[in-house]
Amino acid sequence: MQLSQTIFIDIDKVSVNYDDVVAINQLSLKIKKGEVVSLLGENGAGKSTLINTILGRCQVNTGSIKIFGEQPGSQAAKVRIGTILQDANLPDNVTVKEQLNLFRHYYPHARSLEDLLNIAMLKGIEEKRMNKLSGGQKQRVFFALAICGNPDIVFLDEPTVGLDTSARKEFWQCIENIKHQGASIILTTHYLEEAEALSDRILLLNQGNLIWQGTPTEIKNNMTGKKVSFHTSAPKQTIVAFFDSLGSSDVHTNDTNIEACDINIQAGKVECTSQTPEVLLARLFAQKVPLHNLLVEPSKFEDAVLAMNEQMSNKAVAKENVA
Ligand SMILES: Nc1ncnc2c1ncn2[C@@H]1O[C@H](COP(=O)(O)OP(=O)(O)OP(=O)(O)O)[C@@H](O)[C@H]1O
Repeated sequence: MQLSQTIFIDIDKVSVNYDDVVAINQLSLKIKKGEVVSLLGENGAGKSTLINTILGRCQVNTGSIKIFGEQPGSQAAKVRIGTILQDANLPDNVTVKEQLNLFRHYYPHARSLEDLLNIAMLKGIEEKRMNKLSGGQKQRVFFALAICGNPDIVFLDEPTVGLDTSARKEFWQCIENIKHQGASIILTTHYLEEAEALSDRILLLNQGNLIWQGTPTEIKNNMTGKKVSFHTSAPKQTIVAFFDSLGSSDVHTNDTNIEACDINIQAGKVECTSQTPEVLLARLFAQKVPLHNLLVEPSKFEDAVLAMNEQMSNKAVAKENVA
């Protein structure tokens, strides 16, 4: 689907500090109408702070944010936003339909019940009481409540935590459904496959910095090379010597494992990324390195994200050492 050019969120050189912790550092970003954006990053990267700042719950120290051209937290912005209520307690003995109808009355332009049941995939369970729902069904009710007022942007903060695979996939379908209706979605998640499956754009945060943004495919393409893995009965010193002979000077050893940026040797399993896997394999065979369970695979989205995060963390450590 062609994305609209309308900018819903405009963030310009925003920094947010908690005392001496820089949670968001000079971050600039625009989010368009109808776009599904995932915020990825390790714990403490700044995802929640960024969302809270857009919602007007956190004050910026420098820079500016506009949401629909309005101030974050203003009534004009709030009425166009939907969020899943975290830890919301809904009454147990109320049916799904009753709960949705109750919320619909809060909004001047609420979605119809039929619409909510369809988008949130609740058809057939609308007469069930809340305490009879599975975890996945409950989360879809929360989603329906978040979109009840027909919001233009829906914020979903780790919405599928604790759901099993099939419940998670059903929730993904709900996100697709609302996307098709033209809403923007801002998702934080630690499930990389979720970000890959749903997002138009991924934003990678690291220590408050936006270190990368692009489509899931662009992230994968950013990481060239193939992933090679195999098991070996050779002693780890032999494997280290082998990679050293290839010119991989950054192989380190300790008692438990041997690791480098793109080489990992642990419990007889070797994993690395190679630009020229054919050459690597030819050398392994020529040196008669015993190996089994050999796999050569394209780099995965998950590997690419982890590698980018690792690169940034290594750079930060190098900078600290120089300072
Ligand atoms: N209320 C607070 N007071 C002080 N420091 C805070 C506060 N909230 C967050 N921080 C710090 O700001 C940084 C960013 O935290 P934030 O919660 O935004 O990260 P996150 O990416 O959402 O992490 P997680 O994935 O664990 O939720 C971290 O260093 C965190 O310790």
